[in-house]
Amino acid sequence: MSSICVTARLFLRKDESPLSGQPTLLLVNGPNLSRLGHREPTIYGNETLPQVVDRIRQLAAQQGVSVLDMQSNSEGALIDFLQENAPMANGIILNPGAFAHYSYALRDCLSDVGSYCPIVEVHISNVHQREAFRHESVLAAVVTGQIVGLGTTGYDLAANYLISVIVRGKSEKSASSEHTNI
Ligand SMILES: O=C1C[C@@](O)(C(=O)O)C[C@@H](O)[C@@H]1O
Repeated sequence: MSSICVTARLFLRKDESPLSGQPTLLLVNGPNLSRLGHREPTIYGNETLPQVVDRIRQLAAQQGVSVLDMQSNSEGALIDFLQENAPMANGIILNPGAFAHYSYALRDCLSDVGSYCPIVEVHISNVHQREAFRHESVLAAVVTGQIVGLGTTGYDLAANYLISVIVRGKSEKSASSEHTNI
């Protein structure tokens, strides 16, 4: 039974997400981000996580891209979600919360699933202006890029970057098929 699932996954094309039939971005938030809008608003702002997720979903939908979101306070649940969904995703927006600063397990996971699609690490606050323990991200070396300190707009910027990669990939694919047809 399990070998049937593995085989099916190997043959899934990324632009044929089993969930939506559209290219898909994962929007993943780690510990305490469920409290966005309520937690330390002078640092993280007033926008709630559902508001951020709705905005990113609408932004992506305008380009024919769907968004699969999840938030967890648990390291294992984040890793399980990424392992499960990255193979059919076209990009990952990840705010790892405090796991950025010490989770080698999450780093190993990203190093693995980064072979499927680009990953943008987002931090709402400017971690470099804060306590010393926040200055390092152990994930930095295995993600595609980071957006730090631009508030919740960082999620929009990450989505726009990943969507531009998807759109460029599509136009390169159609240009090369036109070329083949000549
Ligand atoms: O939970 C968070 C949020 C954060 O990732 C941010 O978005 O600024 C920064 C982390 O240091 C902190 O632990």
